Amino acid sequence: MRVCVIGTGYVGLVTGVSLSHIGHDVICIDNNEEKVKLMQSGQSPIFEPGLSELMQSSMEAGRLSFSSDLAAGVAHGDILFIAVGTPPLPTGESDTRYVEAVARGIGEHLNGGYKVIVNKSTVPIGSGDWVRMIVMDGISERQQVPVGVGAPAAKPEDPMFDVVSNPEFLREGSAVYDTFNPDRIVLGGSNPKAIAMMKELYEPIVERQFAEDKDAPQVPILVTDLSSAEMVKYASNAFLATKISFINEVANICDRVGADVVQVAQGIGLDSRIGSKFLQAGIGWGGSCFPKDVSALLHTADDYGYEAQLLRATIDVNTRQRLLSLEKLQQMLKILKGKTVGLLGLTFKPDTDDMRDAPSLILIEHLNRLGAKVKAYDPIVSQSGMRNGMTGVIVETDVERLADGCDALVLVTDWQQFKDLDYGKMAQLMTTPNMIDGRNFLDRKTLEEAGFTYSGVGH
Ligand SMILES: NC(=O)C1=CN([C@@H]2O[C@H](COP(=O)(O)OP(=O)(O)OC[C@H]3O[C@@H](n4cnc5c(N)ncnc54)[C@H](O)[C@@H]3O)[C@@H](O)[C@H]2O)C=CC1
Ligand SMILES: O=C(O)[C@H]1O[C@H](OP(=O)(O)OP(=O)(O)OC[C@H]2O[C@@H](n3ccc(=O)[nH]c3=O)[C@H](O)[C@@H]2O)[C@H](O)[C@@H](O)[C@@H]1O
Repeated sequence: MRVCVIGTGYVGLVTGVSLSHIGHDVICIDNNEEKVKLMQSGQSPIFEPGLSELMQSSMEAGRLSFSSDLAAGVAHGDILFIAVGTPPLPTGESDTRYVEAVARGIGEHLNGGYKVIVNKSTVPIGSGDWVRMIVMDGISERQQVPVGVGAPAAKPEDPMFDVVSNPEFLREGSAVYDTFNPDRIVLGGSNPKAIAMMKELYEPIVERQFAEDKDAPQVPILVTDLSSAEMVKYASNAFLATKISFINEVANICDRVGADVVQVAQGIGLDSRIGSKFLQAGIGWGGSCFPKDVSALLHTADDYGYEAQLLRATIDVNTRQRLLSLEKLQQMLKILKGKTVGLLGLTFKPDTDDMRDAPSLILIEHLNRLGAKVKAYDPIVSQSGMRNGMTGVIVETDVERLADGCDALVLVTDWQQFKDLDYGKMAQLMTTPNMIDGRNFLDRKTLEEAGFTYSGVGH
């Protein structure tokens, strides 16, 4: 099928690349010219395992191209994905201006046959209908006639387009895997023609043709109304964030009573009604989506006069959790002024270069405020131009330089390679070998044998 994906952030690029990989003819549009040039040269603007290889092979096969020409994209695609960002406004609500600009642009260029416009971006409940209206506005602006006065799209029995909500559930760092091995595909919309086209688009994925386990049962497709599909996305992220806040709360109680949250999480996770995933206690959740999506859902509830107390608690527990390592540093080192703290990891999770709302940022800010010197090593940030963009922290190029002269290390991101560092050597280079393991990721015994004083999170 002919597909156009508008917006090439994590979601747009992964969607475009994966749809071309399964045989569709895809054009990806972005209004950032520099990014488009980079992608046209075969380079991925983001670090995501496996993505560059798929991108290059699809380009070579002539099934994937990049452009900043929205008109060309709209003309090309029978299915048009909106995958631009919906960042948070200071109020917590979602900033939908990029979605609006794209929807208007689609309307202005819509011509020819029937199209399905897909909301892939995470958008506030009700946005499907709103996007439909904006597209109609765009059409009427181009035709310079008010919608409903002779505009072809106004005839409900013969629509020029339909809007479908198709929320994205991929995780950064495993985005390619998640796309080919999804737990479900959610399609919100009312026109069976649009839903049928979406089902055809995803058929190879539903049939597990590109899955790790090709014999796994078909991927379930859930068809809902527009608003329910939009709510599925927010509710999923809010549930996962709540699950983490819950285990973090349990970890803090474990710390006080002398229980071990890692064993506790194992014990509760074995209950199939609870499940073992997303029970890793630590220094809080971050990233480009959990914080903004939980806040946006809270804001939506508030708009409708409902006080979402559990969502509020989920955020509050996380805000406090992000400062846990600071409290632990104060307990260990007492006065932080003049001390040197080294951070192992900067990104909000491993296998990504994404720094959006990373717990490290808030820690750096507070350590600076308290007069500590902050150094960091991150496998991606340290090796890229990103290191020059960081403020309030000296980004070292290797772990030994990081350890040198530190009064304590804090493991912020559970990068796999941090498992097997030469901790004995690092301890010798430190002023005082203290380790706060913010992800309960390291082996206490190994660290203690290496000379460290070790402190986990409820562990
Ligand atoms: N990052 C993630 O892991 C996930 C994100 N989402 C949702 O997907 C959406 C996109 O997120 P990201 O990919 O992280 O976004 P992003 O912020 O990384 O990228 C957005 C892209 O859209 C482009 N763009 C903005 N306005 C445009 C316009 N008028 N025309 C063409 N391109 C335009 C930007 O240049 C940028 O390349 C958001 O709503 C997010 O909540 C959903 C699931 C996972
Ligand atoms: O809407 C989105 O953008 C995406 O948000 C999350 O994906 P992502 O933010 O990439 O990363 P996660 O693996 O969910 O981790 C989020 C944060 O929670 C933390 N986390 C995760 C799991 C856990 O057990 N404990 C924990 O503290 C991570 O360290 C990280 O800071 C969801 O998992 C995806 O399904 C969703 O599509």
